[in-house]
Amino acid sequence: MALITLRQLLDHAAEHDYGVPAFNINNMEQGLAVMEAAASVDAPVIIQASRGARSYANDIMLAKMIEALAAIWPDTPLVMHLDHGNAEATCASAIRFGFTSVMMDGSLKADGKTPADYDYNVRVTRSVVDMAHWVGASVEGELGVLGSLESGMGEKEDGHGAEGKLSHDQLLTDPAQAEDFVARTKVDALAIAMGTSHGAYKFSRKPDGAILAMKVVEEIHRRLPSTHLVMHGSSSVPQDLQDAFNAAGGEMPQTWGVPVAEIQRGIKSGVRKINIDTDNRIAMTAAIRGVLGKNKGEFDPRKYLKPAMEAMRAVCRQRYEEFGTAGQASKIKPIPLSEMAKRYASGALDPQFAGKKAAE
Ligand SMILES: O=C(CO)COP(=O)(O)O
Ligand SMILES: O=C[C@H](O)COP(=O)(O)O
Ligand SMILES: [Zn+2]
Ligand SMILES: [Zn+2]
Repeated sequence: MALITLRQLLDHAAEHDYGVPAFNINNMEQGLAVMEAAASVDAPVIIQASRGARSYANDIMLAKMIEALAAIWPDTPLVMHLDHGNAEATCASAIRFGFTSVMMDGSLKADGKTPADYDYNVRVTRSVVDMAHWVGASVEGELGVLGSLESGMGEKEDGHGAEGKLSHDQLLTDPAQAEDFVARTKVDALAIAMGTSHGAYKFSRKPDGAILAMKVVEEIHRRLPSTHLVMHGSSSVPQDLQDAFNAAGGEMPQTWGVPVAEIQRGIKSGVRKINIDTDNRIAMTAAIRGVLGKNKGEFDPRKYLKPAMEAMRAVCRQRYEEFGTAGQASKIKPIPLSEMAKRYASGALDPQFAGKKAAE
């Protein structure tokens, strides 16, 4: 059984200069695809479930599934993470169901749509950190609101995301405020806003620094060199997946995602967790369309779900290789949550600050 915490995994990733893709799952097929891909390249795993995934699959089903995945692959360190928790209670119930890590997304209010003020964000995030650390679980916070620097629009596409127009200030995490936020909340990982958004339609052209602000990542890393940064909305939406989707009868207008080279640049600047859902959705759906389009008489779900799993496995495996995650699993010795709880209580895992460290 190798269920570990996000904090342990990202500390290891920072020490060895790699990034870890966090893949969203909603069902068994996606869970198997992630684990098979990881095991084939010796990569540790972050599986995450959104609130939508929890209501789709049921918490008990998800909990048992994770237990099963950990039992099938005992040598693969596995983090089970809540994606975009909207409130303290959502995070608490995830931990009760065996999640080893939660995201408290206090950049938005509990409705998941209204941008929240800074004090609210600090307050709810700190309260989840206290609760989670008592039992050794990890917490990701978010500062800044995800949305497009091209249109200024928030991104309500997936049910979670700001509604309406946002200012440039809201769309880019303020590096000085990030320092204050980490000090006050003690989060284990910090999601930042720099022009990415969820879903397939992130950019209307290949992104440059004006619409994908990697400079913000670099500045935050300069101020907070020990903080693990998280990039949301980081599907690459590669051209070959768009082409495969359209060739199979889908209709996806030309779009651009976050280029892998930019993510690799981020990994050099403290990005340790990279959230990916859309690429896998497109890959699976293209495969399903391909089978059903060719054989209109097919009605055995395994005939299209197997190719869908293969397509997702290929995406996951490629990201493990591109982000340097491959080859790292066997180097990790799982630390139980009870031990993590002791380390938090002792202050050993408190945030470190560049200036302070030098002064001590
Ligand atoms: O950020 C994500 C989940 O939190 C997923 O992002 P994508 O939509 O780019 O895959
Ligand atoms: O937050 C975005 C992830 O892609 C999850 O999406 P979801 O809320 O539709 O499950
Ligand atoms: Zn958010
Ligand atoms: Zn996200």
